[in-house]
Amino acid sequence: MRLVPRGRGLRDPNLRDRLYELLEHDPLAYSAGSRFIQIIIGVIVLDVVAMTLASVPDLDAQFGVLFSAITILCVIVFALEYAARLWTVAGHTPRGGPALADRLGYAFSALGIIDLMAFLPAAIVLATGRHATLAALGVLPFFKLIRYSPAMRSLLAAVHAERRALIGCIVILFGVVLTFASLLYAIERDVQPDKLGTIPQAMWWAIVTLGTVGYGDVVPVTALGKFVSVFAIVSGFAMIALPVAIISTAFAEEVKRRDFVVTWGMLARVPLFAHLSASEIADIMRLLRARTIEQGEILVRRGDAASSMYFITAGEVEIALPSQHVLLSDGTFFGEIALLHRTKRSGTVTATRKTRLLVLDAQDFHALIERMPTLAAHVRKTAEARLEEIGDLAGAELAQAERGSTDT
Ligand SMILES: Nc1ncnc2c1ncn2[C@@H]1O[C@@H]2COP(=O)(O)O[C@H]2[C@H]1O
Repeated sequence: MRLVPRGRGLRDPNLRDRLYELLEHDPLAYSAGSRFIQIIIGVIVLDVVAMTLASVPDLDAQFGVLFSAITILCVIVFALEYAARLWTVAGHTPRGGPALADRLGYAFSALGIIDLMAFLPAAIVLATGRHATLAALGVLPFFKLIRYSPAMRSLLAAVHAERRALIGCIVILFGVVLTFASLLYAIERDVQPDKLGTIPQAMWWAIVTLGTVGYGDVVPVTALGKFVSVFAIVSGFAMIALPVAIISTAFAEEVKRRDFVVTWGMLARVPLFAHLSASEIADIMRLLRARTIEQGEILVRRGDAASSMYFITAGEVEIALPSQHVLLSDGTFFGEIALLHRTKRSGTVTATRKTRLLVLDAQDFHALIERMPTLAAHVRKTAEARLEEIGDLAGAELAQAERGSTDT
């Protein structure tokens, strides 16, 4: 498998940039970058599974050598990946400072620390021979998935965005714990001196009760103590609901924002929209929805009724016309002819590889060309040129189809 695009090996002056693209670029499924991500995710899963199973004495006795071999392999892969990231990051940060600053910036970033922690502790443990400690480190490589999981990144971004509110929740929780702990301490310290004889002891009861866990290891025995506990339990619901509501709202917002950014990024790749103002782009964005089709998937069949047009933001499709086959790739659009002329589809469109599209429904298409004459003119001009290319025979078939559709 070729991971780095063809160049001149280590002497290739662009190797660093190419490698950076491979490591950092958000790739499509057919690209080398995506194969790299799949390999790294596979290595992470293998490492976490091996380290976790190594904690089971029976399995460790049987497969200990295999677990160690997997761990060594994973440490090597993660170390090489870390070194590659450290090397390639120079010149690729918005700061544009010296290479050392870029490298230090990565090394001290959250993702840089996670990348380092994924292999360094395991390497030290392997070197010092304290094999049993390895299992406890199994969770560290797992955090590398944050880089590849948009959901995990969104959750962290949500927690980060709401950190002040969440700190507020913790302060309130601490106050409530202290209040109930002091109350129960005051009520039951003489009755249960071994369990509630100090405020820290009572705080354990308060935390377990407010957390609605209720282990039952410390329970009030006096009527007043039980009365206070009822309030503690009810307050516990609010204590849990508050941060859950804050995080879930922020998470939903973050996902919405990410979708917006993704669609915006996709839109920017379509030259047709390049001249539009920000408000027009925002207007169009509301109408477009992202869709990914797999290699070989047929999106549109010749002769079918049309319900949408499509913009290719990444990938490639093949249009099978009666007289020829046409390939369309990033930045182009298709499916406009049937919408404009209210006919059946003039060709069959198949993805030649995994392709990202923006879909515009027929109703919105008509509304849009009414509102944006320049855009409409461009789409019409392209459609006319394509119709000319399709030729007389296909044109006649299309007209026939058009008549057929109006007859029905
Ligand atoms: N010659 C061509 N070159 C590029 N695209 C074409 C050509 N002919 C047709 N198409 C596209 O293929 C699409 C098939 O569905 P539609 O007829 O709706 O719209 C068509 C055009 O967008």
